[in-house]
Amino acid sequence: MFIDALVKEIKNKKCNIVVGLDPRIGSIPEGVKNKYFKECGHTIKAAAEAILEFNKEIIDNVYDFVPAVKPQIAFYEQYGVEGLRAYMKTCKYAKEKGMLVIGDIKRGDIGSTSVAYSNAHLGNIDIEGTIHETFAVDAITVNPYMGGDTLEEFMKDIKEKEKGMFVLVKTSNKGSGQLQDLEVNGKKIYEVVAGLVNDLSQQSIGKCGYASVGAVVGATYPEQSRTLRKLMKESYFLVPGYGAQGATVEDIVDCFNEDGLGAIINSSRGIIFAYQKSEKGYTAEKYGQAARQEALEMRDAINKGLETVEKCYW
Ligand SMILES: O=C(O)c1cc(=O)[nH]c(=O)n1[C@@H]1O[C@H](COP(=O)(O)O)[C@@H](O)[C@H]1O
Repeated sequence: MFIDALVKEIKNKKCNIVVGLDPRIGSIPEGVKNKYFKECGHTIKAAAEAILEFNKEIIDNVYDFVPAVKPQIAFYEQYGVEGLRAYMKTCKYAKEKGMLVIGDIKRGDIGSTSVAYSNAHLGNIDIEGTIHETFAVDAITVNPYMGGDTLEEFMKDIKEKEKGMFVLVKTSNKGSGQLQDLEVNGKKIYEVVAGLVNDLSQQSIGKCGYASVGAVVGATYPEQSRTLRKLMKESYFLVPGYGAQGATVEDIVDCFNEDGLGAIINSSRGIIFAYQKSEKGYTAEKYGQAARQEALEMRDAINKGLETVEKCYW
């Protein structure tokens, strides 16, 4: 099961972080970009090649201690087919290095369309009896706005292909309260969604006691995360918002259960573009090492924070 594999990696590596692979061409070091621009001009192909090389260097520098990566597909889709090829190759490379891959795709649609999304990102596609895998990552993010039936369509691949999904429950952005905090029959919308997630999680509990259906809970809303932790006891939380969006260790400790597990904390820009923090002595040439250092510091800070509240698993 996805969740057993994730928890095993987290325990083995003693690390609760996920590195977000959200490449922006403007922030990729000149040395990497210019190599491809010289070869192919300022083309989409050059940009996609540069992104792939950049991602591989980041993965090479973190795979030995970070359990998972989370590429956000929008950063690849904007480069069309070439970008999606870079996405696919990035996912494959991370898997070859033993990392779990959470495809941040935020999909969800009417049942039959969700099945197509699930085929693409979790399962496979059957062309008259010949089976092909396309993106086939370990887990995805999904949008619950269209209702519980749309989420259920992903369950077949979650069970049969041992995959996972993280449902958007309380997002990290400033406007997340505009809809998610509305009250219906005395419950916040995010609490209603938590109920849906909790129901689905009961169908996907692994040997580790956690479920392959998890929740996205923004690090920027610590108070709400405490409520949500109680509503979805077996769901793993994927927690974005640490670092670049301002959340700190204190904001995320309550996303964890008393057993020291239950959450994986994402940072994207804060790690992959760490080389830009010249005050820390990082350089563009050694952007991979800068990312490594920053990820190590994040890991240690979170472990220390969890120790302080007596929730460190190891
Ligand atoms: O699903 C997500 O990962 C997500 C949900 C959310 O509520 N907030 C959020 O920031 N994210 C994603 O998490 C990443 C955060 O990136 P940084 O702010 O650079 O660390 C981006 O890929 C976002 O798309």
